[in-house]
Order: sequence, then C-alpha cells, then structure tokens
Amino acid sequence: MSHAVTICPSILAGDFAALGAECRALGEAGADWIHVDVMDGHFVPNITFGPQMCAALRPHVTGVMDVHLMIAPVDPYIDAFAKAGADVITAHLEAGPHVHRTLQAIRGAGCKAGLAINPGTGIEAVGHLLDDIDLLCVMTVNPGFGGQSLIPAMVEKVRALKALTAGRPIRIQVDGGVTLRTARSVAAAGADLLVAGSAVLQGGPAAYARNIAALRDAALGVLV
Ligand SMILES: O=C(CO)[C@H](O)[C@H](O)COP(=O)(O)O
Ligand SMILES: [Fe+2]
Repeated sequence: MSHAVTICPSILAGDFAALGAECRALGEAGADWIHVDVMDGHFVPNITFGPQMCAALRPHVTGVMDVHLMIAPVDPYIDAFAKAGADVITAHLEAGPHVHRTLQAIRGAGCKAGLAINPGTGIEAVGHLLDDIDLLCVMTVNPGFGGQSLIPAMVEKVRALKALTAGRPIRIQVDGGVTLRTARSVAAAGADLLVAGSAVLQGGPAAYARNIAALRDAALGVLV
C-alpha cells in the first residue's frame, strides 16, 4: 500500500565548501529533515564531519537535524553531537558491544535514538532493542560512500522489520541508493523516511524542490 514518506536529503552529496547554504536551500526546497553523515575513517573507510560542523550547520537547518554516526566508539561523542543540536542521533548496531547502553545514552542526552543496521546484519539482532529506539535505519548500501546502488535484498528486510516493529512508535528509515527507480519499492515495503543524497542534490540548488517532489511522487507510485 502507498503512503506519504518523508525525504531526508543527505548533505554528503552537497558542496562541502558551502554546507550552510546547502542546508538552507534544501529547507526552502521543502526538506523537513537534513541527514548528516558522520564518518570516522575507522568504522567506515571515509572521513566527513564532526560535532563542530553539526553545531555550525544547526542555525541553517530549519527542520530535523538527523545525525547518522558511522563511528566507533560512539559513546564518548554522544553529548557533543547532542549539544551541537542534533534532534536524532543514529548509531550503528555494529559499532560496539554495548549498543543498548548507547541508545539509552542518546535518549538521556535529550535526542531521539536511532539504530542503524548494515546490510549483512540480520533482523533478529534488533529484537531486544525495540523499546529503546525511535528510528530504525536500514542501510540499503554498505556505509561509507554516497552514490552507491541499493542492494535489492534489502527491500525484503525492510518489509520484515516493518512487521517486527508493528504497533510500536518506531519509524523505519532507509539509507543508500534511494532514487526515482528504487523509492517505490522501499516505500511499499514500509519505509517511512527515505534518505537521499545524490538523487536530491543532483543538478544543484535550483533542482532541489523538483527532485524532492519527484522522489515523494515516486514513493507513492505516481509516474514521474
Ligand atoms: O549513510 C550514507 C552512506 O554511508 C548516506 O546517507 C547515503 O549513502 C546517501 O547517499 P546516496 O543517496 O547518494 O546513496
Ligand atoms: Fe547516512
């Protein structure tokens, strides 16, 4: 069944010399969330932003600042990202042995707690964590880089996780390879939030509103 989704543009695909302006342009183009990909060169083979960048961007984000931590360890940095203005902090299940403690620390810092799972992680791993998460981020690519192709097997995983979380106030987010061609399948499988970097930011600021609207329509099954 089709339902309206929230598009979460990832500034990973933006102009790194002008990220404040990118966040403003995305907000003006109708983005309710801004997804910030934090990578440490250790948990993933790429390095991007830290809490200082999030704090600098915060005044330029009108909606939800959604911080995706691809770092290990996570716990020493939670307070810094919360103080930087994150609304949602998402940590990876694979980032350490004490993810339950991490999720509680995120809520304790006043943020919504997100849990991300890599493509190779089974859904049974999240079963005991459902009371402690507000958002479940299903990685539909291997984390570390934008512009990859969505792994088709992840669509069934989204469907299974939607069933597992039924009746709970948990939003399902998909991250990686969301395009006009793939948005419909993940939305139909139950995703509520679609992260999209390349698909939204391609064409520059003049194209953002059109790209966001096209992705929303594609998720609903409207031909675009
Ligand atoms: O977490 C991520 C990569 O690890 C990014 O959020 C994701 O890849 C978005 O980029 P794109 O839409 O271009 O795939
Ligand atoms: Fe991400």
